Amino acid sequence: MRAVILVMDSVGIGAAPDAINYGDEGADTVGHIAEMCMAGNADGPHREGPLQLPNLVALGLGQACRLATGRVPPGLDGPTEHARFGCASEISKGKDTPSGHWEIAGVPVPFDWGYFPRTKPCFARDLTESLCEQARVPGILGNCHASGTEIIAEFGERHIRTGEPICYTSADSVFQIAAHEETFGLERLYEVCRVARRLVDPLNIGRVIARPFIGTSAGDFKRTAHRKDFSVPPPERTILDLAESAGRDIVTIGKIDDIFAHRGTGRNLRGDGNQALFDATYDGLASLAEGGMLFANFIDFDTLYGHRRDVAGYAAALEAFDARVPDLLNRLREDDLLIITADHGCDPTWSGTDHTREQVPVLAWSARLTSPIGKRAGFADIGATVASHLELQAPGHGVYF
Ligand SMILES: O=P(O)(O)O[C@H]1O[C@H](CO)[C@@H](O)[C@H]1O
Ligand SMILES: [Mn+2]
Ligand SMILES: [Mn+2]
Repeated sequence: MRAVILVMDSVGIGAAPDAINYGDEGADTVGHIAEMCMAGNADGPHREGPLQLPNLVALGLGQACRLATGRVPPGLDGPTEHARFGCASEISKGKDTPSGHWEIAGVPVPFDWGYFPRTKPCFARDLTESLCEQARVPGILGNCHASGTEIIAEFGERHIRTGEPICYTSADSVFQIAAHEETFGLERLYEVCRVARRLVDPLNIGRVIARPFIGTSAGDFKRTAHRKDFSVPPPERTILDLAESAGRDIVTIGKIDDIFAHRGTGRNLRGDGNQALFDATYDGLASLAEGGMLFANFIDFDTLYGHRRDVAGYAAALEAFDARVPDLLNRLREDDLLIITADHGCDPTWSGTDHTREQVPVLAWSARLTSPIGKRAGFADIGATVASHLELQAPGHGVYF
Protein backbone atom coordinates (compact mmCIF):
# COMPACT_ATOMS: atom_id res chain seq x y z
CA MET A 1 0.00 0.00 0.00
CA ARG A 2 1.78 3.10 -1.29
CA ALA A 3 0.70 6.43 -2.78
CA VAL A 4 2.01 8.14 -5.90
CA ILE A 5 1.12 11.71 -6.91
CA LEU A 6 2.21 12.96 -10.31
CA VAL A 7 1.77 16.68 -10.97
CA MET A 8 1.76 17.59 -14.65
CA ASP A 9 2.84 21.19 -14.11
CA SER A 10 0.31 23.60 -15.69
CA VAL A 11 -1.91 20.97 -17.36
CA GLY A 12 -5.21 22.76 -16.66
CA ILE A 13 -8.48 21.55 -18.16
CA GLY A 14 -10.64 24.66 -18.38
CA ALA A 15 -11.26 28.01 -16.70
CA ALA A 16 -11.92 27.93 -12.96
CA PRO A 17 -15.18 29.37 -11.63
CA ASP A 18 -13.25 32.48 -10.46
CA ALA A 19 -11.13 32.80 -13.64
CA ILE A 20 -12.79 36.12 -14.47
CA ASN A 21 -10.95 37.70 -11.51
CA TYR A 22 -7.65 36.82 -13.19
CA GLY A 23 -8.56 37.84 -16.76
CA ASP A 24 -8.57 34.12 -17.59
CA GLU A 25 -12.23 33.50 -18.42
CA GLY A 26 -12.25 30.94 -21.24
CA ALA A 27 -8.66 29.74 -20.73
CA ASP A 28 -8.35 25.98 -21.28
CA THR A 29 -4.87 24.50 -21.60
CA VAL A 30 -5.76 20.93 -22.68
CA GLY A 31 -8.94 21.94 -24.56
CA HIS A 32 -7.24 24.60 -26.66
CA ILE A 33 -4.22 22.41 -27.40
CA ALA A 34 -6.56 19.62 -28.55
CA GLU A 35 -8.46 22.05 -30.79
CA MET A 36 -5.30 23.40 -32.37
CA CYS A 37 -4.06 19.86 -32.99
CA MET A 38 -7.36 18.82 -34.56
CA ALA A 39 -7.27 21.87 -36.84
CA GLY A 40 -3.77 20.88 -38.02
CA ASN A 41 -2.24 23.93 -36.34
CA ALA A 42 0.06 22.10 -33.94
CA ASP A 43 2.27 20.12 -36.27
CA GLY A 44 5.91 20.31 -35.32
CA PRO A 45 9.16 18.43 -35.55
CA HIS A 46 8.04 15.88 -32.96
CA ARG A 47 4.35 15.36 -33.70
CA GLU A 48 1.45 15.99 -36.04
CA GLY A 49 -2.33 15.74 -36.37
CA PRO A 50 -4.97 15.28 -33.65
CA LEU A 51 -3.80 15.09 -30.03
CA GLN A 52 -3.28 11.43 -29.10
CA LEU A 53 -3.34 10.61 -25.41
CA PRO A 54 -4.85 7.09 -25.33
CA ASN A 55 -3.50 6.18 -21.90
CA LEU A 56 -4.52 9.38 -20.13
CA VAL A 57 -7.89 9.14 -21.88
CA ALA A 58 -8.30 5.60 -20.53
CA LEU A 59 -7.62 7.02 -17.05
CA GLY A 60 -10.43 9.52 -17.66
CA LEU A 61 -8.70 12.70 -18.92
CA GLY A 62 -11.30 13.44 -21.62
CA GLN A 63 -14.15 12.85 -19.17
CA ALA A 64 -12.47 15.05 -16.55
CA CYS A 65 -12.35 17.79 -19.21
CA ARG A 66 -16.07 17.25 -19.83
CA LEU A 67 -16.78 17.67 -16.12
CA ALA A 68 -14.79 20.89 -16.10
CA THR A 69 -16.09 22.53 -19.30
CA GLY A 70 -19.10 20.53 -20.48
CA ARG A 71 -17.36 19.01 -23.50
CA VAL A 72 -14.71 16.44 -24.32
CA PRO A 73 -11.85 18.10 -26.24
CA PRO A 74 -11.46 16.89 -29.85
CA GLY A 75 -9.59 13.59 -30.00
CA LEU A 76 -9.90 12.84 -26.28
CA ASP A 77 -13.01 10.68 -26.46
CA GLY A 78 -12.45 7.01 -25.73
CA PRO A 79 -13.28 4.10 -23.45
CA THR A 80 -12.78 4.71 -19.72
CA GLU A 81 -14.17 1.53 -18.28
CA HIS A 82 -12.59 1.45 -14.82
CA ALA A 83 -11.43 5.03 -14.71
CA ARG A 84 -11.80 7.10 -11.55
CA PHE A 85 -11.69 10.66 -12.77
CA GLY A 86 -12.69 14.09 -11.59
CA CYS A 87 -11.71 17.73 -11.73
CA ALA A 88 -10.85 20.23 -9.03
CA SER A 89 -10.78 24.00 -8.65
CA GLU A 90 -8.41 25.82 -6.35
CA ILE A 91 -9.22 27.55 -3.07
CA SER A 92 -5.90 29.39 -2.70
CA LYS A 93 -5.93 32.72 -4.49
CA GLY A 94 -2.56 32.39 -6.22
CA LYS A 95 -2.40 30.59 -9.55
CA ASP A 96 1.23 29.74 -8.89
CA THR A 97 3.19 26.52 -8.38
CA PRO A 98 3.61 26.59 -4.58
CA SER A 99 -0.07 27.47 -3.99
CA GLY A 100 -1.16 24.61 -6.25
CA HIS A 101 1.22 22.04 -4.78
CA TRP A 102 0.64 22.97 -1.16
CA GLU A 103 -3.10 22.76 -1.68
CA ILE A 104 -2.70 19.34 -3.35
CA ALA A 105 -0.75 18.36 -0.22
CA GLY A 106 -3.66 19.43 2.01
CA VAL A 107 -2.70 23.04 2.77
CA PRO A 108 -4.50 25.81 0.85
CA VAL A 109 -2.80 29.21 1.11
CA PRO A 110 -4.97 31.34 3.42
CA PHE A 111 -3.17 34.67 2.80
CA ASP A 112 -2.42 36.90 -0.19
CA TRP A 113 1.10 36.70 -1.60
CA GLY A 114 3.01 39.88 -2.28
CA TYR A 115 3.38 40.78 -5.96
CA PHE A 116 5.53 43.29 -7.82
CA PRO A 117 3.66 45.94 -9.84
CA ARG A 118 3.54 45.92 -13.65
CA THR A 119 5.64 49.06 -13.75
CA LYS A 120 9.15 49.69 -15.10
CA PRO A 121 11.08 49.47 -12.82
CA CYS A 122 9.00 46.93 -10.90
CA PHE A 123 11.26 46.69 -7.84
CA ALA A 124 11.41 49.49 -5.25
CA ARG A 125 14.67 51.36 -5.14
CA ASP A 126 15.51 50.43 -1.53
CA LEU A 127 15.11 46.75 -2.43
CA THR A 128 17.50 46.91 -5.39
CA GLU A 129 19.96 49.10 -3.46
CA SER A 130 20.03 46.67 -0.53
CA LEU A 131 20.46 43.76 -2.91
CA CYS A 132 23.40 45.40 -4.68
CA GLU A 133 25.04 46.34 -1.41
CA GLN A 134 24.51 43.09 0.48
CA ALA A 135 25.16 40.76 -2.46
CA ARG A 136 28.03 42.94 -3.70
CA VAL A 137 26.82 43.33 -7.30
CA PRO A 138 27.38 46.56 -9.28
CA GLY A 139 23.71 46.96 -10.28
CA ILE A 140 20.84 44.95 -11.75
CA LEU A 141 19.45 44.57 -15.26
CA GLY A 142 15.85 43.97 -16.25
CA ASN A 143 13.84 45.15 -13.25
CA CYS A 144 10.51 44.47 -14.97
CA HIS A 145 7.86 41.82 -15.72
CA ALA A 146 9.30 39.51 -18.34
CA SER A 147 9.49 36.11 -19.94
CA GLY A 148 12.68 34.42 -18.76
CA THR A 149 13.93 33.42 -22.20
CA GLU A 150 13.24 36.85 -23.73
CA ILE A 151 14.93 38.76 -20.93
CA ILE A 152 18.18 36.79 -21.19
CA ALA A 153 18.20 37.33 -24.96
CA GLU A 154 17.80 41.06 -24.29
CA PHE A 155 20.27 41.56 -21.44
CA GLY A 156 22.46 38.43 -21.40
CA GLU A 157 25.39 39.90 -23.33
CA ARG A 158 25.43 43.05 -21.21
CA HIS A 159 25.22 40.88 -18.07
CA ILE A 160 28.35 38.98 -19.18
CA ARG A 161 30.19 42.28 -19.69
CA THR A 162 29.12 44.04 -16.48
CA GLY A 163 28.38 41.26 -13.96
CA GLU A 164 24.99 42.80 -13.16
CA PRO A 165 22.42 40.01 -12.56
CA ILE A 166 19.16 40.11 -14.53
CA CYS A 167 16.24 40.48 -12.11
CA TYR A 168 12.63 40.14 -13.23
CA THR A 169 9.21 39.02 -12.10
CA SER A 170 5.87 37.77 -13.47
CA ALA A 171 2.21 37.60 -12.50
CA ASP A 172 3.38 35.12 -9.83
CA SER A 173 4.79 36.06 -6.46
CA VAL A 174 8.39 35.70 -7.63
CA PHE A 175 11.73 37.50 -7.68
CA GLN A 176 13.73 35.80 -10.42
CA ILE A 177 17.46 36.23 -10.95
CA ALA A 178 19.12 35.14 -14.19
CA ALA A 179 22.90 34.99 -14.43
CA HIS A 180 25.49 33.24 -16.57
CA GLU A 181 26.43 29.92 -15.06
CA GLU A 182 30.11 30.24 -16.03
CA THR A 183 31.00 33.94 -16.15
CA PHE A 184 28.95 34.86 -13.07
CA GLY A 185 29.12 31.42 -11.48
CA LEU A 186 26.39 29.13 -10.20
CA GLU A 187 27.29 29.27 -6.51
CA ARG A 188 27.57 33.05 -6.71
CA LEU A 189 24.09 33.19 -8.25
CA TYR A 190 22.68 31.03 -5.44
CA GLU A 191 24.38 33.34 -2.93
CA VAL A 192 22.74 36.41 -4.49
CA CYS A 193 19.41 34.55 -4.35
CA ARG A 194 19.83 33.85 -0.63
CA VAL A 195 20.38 37.56 -0.01
CA ALA A 196 17.31 38.37 -2.13
CA ARG A 197 15.30 35.74 -0.23
CA ARG A 198 15.95 37.55 3.07
CA LEU A 199 15.14 40.93 1.53
CA VAL A 200 11.78 39.90 0.04
CA ASP A 201 10.60 37.96 3.11
CA PRO A 202 8.89 41.07 4.57
CA LEU A 203 7.13 41.57 1.20
CA ASN A 204 5.58 38.10 1.42
CA ILE A 205 7.11 36.97 -1.88
CA GLY A 206 6.60 33.24 -2.42
CA ARG A 207 9.81 32.43 -4.25
CA VAL A 208 13.19 33.72 -5.29
CA ILE A 209 14.28 31.72 -8.32
CA ALA A 210 17.83 31.28 -9.62
CA ARG A 211 17.80 31.09 -13.43
CA PRO A 212 21.29 30.14 -14.59
CA PHE A 213 22.03 30.08 -18.31
CA ILE A 214 24.92 29.27 -20.64
CA GLY A 215 25.94 30.41 -24.13
CA THR A 216 27.83 33.32 -25.61
CA SER A 217 25.31 35.55 -27.40
CA ALA A 218 21.63 36.41 -27.62
CA GLY A 219 21.17 33.78 -30.32
CA ASP A 220 22.43 30.82 -28.29
CA PHE A 221 21.71 31.49 -24.61
CA LYS A 222 20.18 28.42 -23.00
CA ARG A 223 18.84 28.03 -19.47
CA THR A 224 20.24 25.06 -17.56
CA ALA A 225 18.76 22.46 -15.24
CA HIS A 226 20.46 24.17 -12.28
CA ARG A 227 17.47 26.39 -11.69
CA LYS A 228 16.77 26.60 -7.98
CA ASP A 229 13.70 27.85 -6.14
CA PHE A 230 14.07 29.48 -2.72
CA SER A 231 10.55 29.09 -1.31
CA VAL A 232 8.98 29.99 1.98
CA PRO A 233 7.71 26.90 3.85
CA PRO A 234 4.01 25.93 3.75
CA PRO A 235 1.93 27.56 6.53
CA GLU A 236 0.66 24.26 7.96
CA ARG A 237 1.61 20.60 8.00
CA THR A 238 1.28 19.01 4.56
CA ILE A 239 0.84 15.30 3.85
CA LEU A 240 4.64 15.19 3.44
CA ASP A 241 5.06 16.39 7.04
CA LEU A 242 2.42 13.95 8.23
CA ALA A 243 4.08 11.05 6.41
CA GLU A 244 7.47 12.05 7.81
CA SER A 245 6.11 12.21 11.37
CA ALA A 246 4.66 8.74 10.89
CA GLY A 247 8.12 7.48 9.89
CA ARG A 248 7.08 6.69 6.31
CA ASP A 249 9.38 6.40 3.33
CA ILE A 250 9.12 9.51 1.13
CA VAL A 251 10.51 10.01 -2.36
CA THR A 252 10.16 13.34 -4.15
CA ILE A 253 10.91 13.80 -7.82
CA GLY A 254 12.08 17.01 -9.50
CA LYS A 255 11.44 20.35 -7.88
CA ILE A 256 9.02 19.09 -5.22
CA ASP A 257 11.72 19.50 -2.54
CA ASP A 258 12.24 23.18 -3.40
CA ILE A 259 8.50 23.85 -3.60
CA PHE A 260 8.03 22.54 -0.05
CA ALA A 261 11.17 24.34 1.21
CA HIS A 262 12.74 20.90 1.88
CA ARG A 263 10.24 20.08 4.63
CA GLY A 264 9.22 16.42 4.71
CA THR A 265 10.58 15.91 1.21
CA GLY A 266 12.50 12.70 1.95
CA ARG A 267 14.82 11.37 -0.72
CA ASN A 268 14.83 13.73 -3.70
CA LEU A 269 15.59 12.47 -7.20
CA ARG A 270 16.24 14.95 -9.98
CA GLY A 271 16.16 14.72 -13.74
CA ASP A 272 16.65 17.16 -16.58
CA GLY A 273 13.35 17.16 -18.42
CA ASN A 274 10.14 15.14 -18.28
CA GLN A 275 11.65 11.94 -19.68
CA ALA A 276 14.46 11.93 -17.12
CA LEU A 277 11.91 12.76 -14.42
CA PHE A 278 9.89 9.73 -15.50
CA ASP A 279 13.02 7.56 -15.25
CA ALA A 280 13.59 8.97 -11.76
CA THR A 281 9.96 8.17 -10.91
CA TYR A 282 10.48 4.53 -11.93
CA ASP A 283 13.67 4.38 -9.83
CA GLY A 284 11.92 5.98 -6.87
CA LEU A 285 8.99 3.61 -7.16
CA ALA A 286 11.29 0.58 -7.27
CA SER A 287 12.76 1.53 -3.90
CA LEU A 288 9.64 3.02 -2.27
CA ALA A 289 8.85 1.08 0.91
CA GLU A 290 5.42 -0.18 1.89
CA GLY A 291 3.35 2.67 3.37
CA GLY A 292 5.46 5.22 1.50
CA MET A 293 4.65 8.21 -0.67
CA LEU A 294 6.13 9.35 -3.98
CA PHE A 295 5.41 12.93 -5.07
CA ALA A 296 6.62 14.03 -8.51
CA ASN A 297 6.54 17.23 -10.53
CA PHE A 298 6.82 17.26 -14.33
CA ILE A 299 7.97 20.75 -15.14
CA ASP A 300 8.49 20.85 -18.91
CA PHE A 301 4.81 21.42 -19.76
CA ASP A 302 4.95 24.73 -17.93
CA THR A 303 8.48 26.00 -18.36
CA LEU A 304 9.34 24.88 -21.88
CA TYR A 305 5.94 25.11 -23.55
CA GLY A 306 3.20 26.88 -21.51
CA HIS A 307 5.13 30.05 -20.68
CA ARG A 308 6.67 29.99 -24.15
CA ARG A 309 3.20 29.74 -25.73
CA ASP A 310 4.40 26.78 -27.81
CA VAL A 311 1.32 24.72 -28.67
CA ALA A 312 3.08 22.05 -30.78
CA GLY A 313 5.75 21.62 -28.13
CA TYR A 314 3.14 21.31 -25.38
CA ALA A 315 1.17 18.75 -27.41
CA ALA A 316 4.32 16.71 -28.03
CA ALA A 317 5.18 16.80 -24.32
CA LEU A 318 1.67 15.55 -23.43
CA GLU A 319 1.99 12.71 -25.94
CA ALA A 320 5.44 11.76 -24.63
CA PHE A 321 4.12 11.74 -21.05
CA ASP A 322 1.13 9.65 -22.12
CA ALA A 323 3.43 7.07 -23.69
CA ARG A 324 5.12 6.43 -20.32
CA VAL A 325 1.86 5.82 -18.44
CA PRO A 326 1.41 2.06 -19.22
CA ASP A 327 4.89 1.29 -17.90
CA LEU A 328 4.11 3.24 -14.76
CA LEU A 329 0.87 1.30 -14.20
CA ASN A 330 2.78 -1.97 -14.63
CA ARG A 331 5.10 -0.96 -11.82
CA LEU A 332 2.31 -0.30 -9.33
CA ARG A 333 1.17 -2.88 -6.80
CA GLU A 334 -2.46 -3.85 -6.62
CA ASP A 335 -3.06 -1.91 -3.41
CA ASP A 336 -1.17 1.25 -4.48
CA LEU A 337 -2.92 4.54 -5.18
CA LEU A 338 -1.89 6.73 -8.13
CA ILE A 339 -3.21 10.24 -8.67
CA ILE A 340 -2.29 12.29 -11.73
CA THR A 341 -3.17 15.95 -11.46
CA ALA A 342 -1.93 19.52 -12.10
CA ASP A 343 -1.21 22.68 -10.11
CA HIS A 344 -2.70 25.43 -12.35
CA GLY A 345 -3.06 26.14 -16.07
CA CYS A 346 -0.70 27.76 -18.58
CA ASP A 347 -2.75 27.89 -21.76
CA PRO A 348 -0.27 28.20 -24.66
CA THR A 349 -2.95 29.86 -26.82
CA TRP A 350 -3.58 32.58 -24.21
CA SER A 351 -2.29 36.16 -24.34
CA GLY A 352 0.84 37.07 -22.39
CA THR A 353 3.18 34.45 -20.94
CA ASP A 354 1.68 33.85 -17.47
CA HIS A 355 -0.24 31.01 -15.84
CA THR A 356 -4.00 30.73 -16.34
CA ARG A 357 -6.53 30.17 -13.56
CA GLU A 358 -7.96 26.77 -14.38
CA GLN A 359 -9.47 23.62 -13.01
CA VAL A 360 -7.16 20.61 -12.92
CA PRO A 361 -7.71 16.93 -13.74
CA VAL A 362 -7.83 14.38 -10.93
CA LEU A 363 -7.11 10.97 -12.46
CA ALA A 364 -6.92 8.17 -9.93
CA TRP A 365 -5.88 4.56 -10.28
CA SER A 366 -6.70 2.39 -7.33
CA ALA A 367 -8.41 -0.88 -6.69
CA ARG A 368 -10.00 0.61 -3.59
CA LEU A 369 -11.70 3.66 -5.03
CA THR A 370 -15.17 2.79 -6.18
CA SER A 371 -17.25 5.95 -6.07
CA PRO A 372 -16.94 8.71 -8.70
CA ILE A 373 -14.58 11.59 -7.87
CA GLY A 374 -16.66 14.24 -9.64
CA LYS A 375 -16.09 17.98 -9.29
CA ARG A 376 -14.00 18.81 -6.21
CA ALA A 377 -14.00 22.20 -4.51
CA GLY A 378 -10.33 22.41 -3.55
CA PHE A 379 -7.18 20.52 -4.49
CA ALA A 380 -6.83 19.51 -0.83
CA ASP A 381 -9.21 16.60 -1.44
CA ILE A 382 -6.24 14.93 -3.13
CA GLY A 383 -4.10 15.25 -0.01
CA ALA A 384 -6.96 14.04 2.16
CA THR A 385 -7.38 10.97 -0.08
CA VAL A 386 -3.68 10.14 -0.01
CA ALA A 387 -3.63 10.50 3.79
CA SER A 388 -6.64 8.23 4.12
CA HIS A 389 -5.13 5.65 1.74
CA LEU A 390 -1.87 5.57 3.71
CA GLU A 391 -3.72 5.64 7.05
CA LEU A 392 -1.99 8.86 8.05
CA GLN A 393 -3.43 11.58 10.21
CA ALA A 394 -5.80 13.64 8.03
CA PRO A 395 -4.43 17.03 6.91
CA GLY A 396 -6.32 20.10 8.19
CA HIS A 397 -8.20 20.56 4.91
CA GLY A 398 -9.95 18.55 2.23
CA VAL A 399 -12.42 15.69 2.05
CA TYR A 400 -11.24 12.33 0.77
CA PHE A 401 -12.86 10.66 -2.23
O1 LIG B 1 9.42 33.09 -17.95
P1 LIG B 1 10.05 32.22 -16.94
O2 LIG B 1 11.41 32.69 -16.48
O3 LIG B 1 10.12 30.75 -17.38
O4 LIG B 1 9.20 32.32 -15.62
C1 LIG B 1 8.09 31.57 -15.28
O5 LIG B 1 8.49 30.69 -14.27
C2 LIG B 1 8.18 31.26 -13.04
C3 LIG B 1 8.16 30.24 -11.98
O6 LIG B 1 7.34 29.13 -12.26
C4 LIG B 1 6.86 31.92 -13.29
O7 LIG B 1 6.62 32.93 -12.37
C5 LIG B 1 7.01 32.43 -14.69
O8 LIG B 1 7.40 33.75 -14.67
MN1 LIG C 1 3.48 25.09 -11.73
MN1 LIG D 1 5.16 28.43 -14.38
